[in-house]
Amino acid sequence: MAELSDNQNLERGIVVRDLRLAFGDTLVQEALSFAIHPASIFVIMGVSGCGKSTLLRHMIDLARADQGEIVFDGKRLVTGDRAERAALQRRIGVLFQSTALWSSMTVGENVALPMQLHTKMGAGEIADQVAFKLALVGLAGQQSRMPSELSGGMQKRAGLARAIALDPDYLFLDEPSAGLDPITSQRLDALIMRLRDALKLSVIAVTHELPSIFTIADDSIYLDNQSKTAIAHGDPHRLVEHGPDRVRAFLKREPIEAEETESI
Ligand SMILES: Nc1ncnc2c1ncn2[C@@H]1O[C@H](COP(=O)(O)OP(=O)(O)OP(=O)(O)O)[C@@H](O)[C@H]1O
Repeated sequence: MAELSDNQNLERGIVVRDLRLAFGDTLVQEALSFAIHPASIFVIMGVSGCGKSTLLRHMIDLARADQGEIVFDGKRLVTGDRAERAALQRRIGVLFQSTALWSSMTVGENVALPMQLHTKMGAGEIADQVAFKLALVGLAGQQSRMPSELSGGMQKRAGLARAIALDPDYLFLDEPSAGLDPITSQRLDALIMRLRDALKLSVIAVTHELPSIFTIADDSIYLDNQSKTAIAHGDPHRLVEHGPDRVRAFLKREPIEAEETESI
C-alpha cells in the first residue's frame, strides 16, 4: 500500500486515513487508508461479510468511526460543522442495493423529489432537469411510469437518475448489479462509466461481481476478512496477476481457504 502516501493530500477527491470500523467490541476493518481520485471509479471488494457496506455507510456519513478520518476535497467529514456536512451531503448521490424508489410515485416524481426538497428550483426547471436526468440514464420519456411497471434494470436506471438529481460530485453504489442478468448488468456497467465520463463523477462502488469489477474499476481496494484490513489496492487487472494470494484467488474465483469459508 506504499502508493497511498502520494495521495494523502488530494485537493479534490476523497482521502480515507487510518479508519477503524467496529460494532462495539467486534472489529470489522482497521487501518484503512486510501485515496479516490476525481472522475474515477473506485471499487470496494472482498468476500461477503468483510465490511464493504459498513465502509460505504461510513463514507456517506450514515455511521461514525471511532478512529480515523474521511476527507472530501480537503474537508474532514466527521468534524465538519452541520452546515458543511449538509452541503457535502448534497454533493453525494447514493444508489442502495434495494434501489428504494418510492412505489407510490411515478418515476418522474421520484427523480424530482430531491430537487423539490433541497433546491429552490421552480416546477418548470425541475421538469426540465427530470427529463435531462432520465435521458442521461436511457429512460427518456418514462416520467409517468410507475416503478412497479419497470424491469429490474430500468429500476436501477431510475434510481441512478434520482441519485444524480442534485448533480453530485460523488456517486456511491451498493451492489449495483445485484439481481440483474448478465446482459442487463453489462449495460448498467456501461452506463456507470458513461456517467463518470459525462459528468466527471467519482463513483465508489461496492461489488463482488467479477465481470463488473474488471470492467468498471479504475482503482480498487480489497478488504480482507482474515486480517481485518485492506491487503491490496490498485487496478484489479494488476491485482489478479500480482496481488496477494487471497486477492488473486478472489479475482480468479478460485476456492478460498477453509478458515475464510467458515466465517461466511
Ligand atoms: N448493525 C450491525 N451490528 C453489528 N454487526 C454488524 C452490523 N452490520 C453489519 N455487521 C457485521 O459487520 C460485518 C461486515 O458487514 P457488511 O455488511 O459491511 O459486510 P459486506 O462485506 O458488505 O457483506 P456482503 O457482501 O454480504 O453484503 C459482518 O460481520 C456483519 O455481520
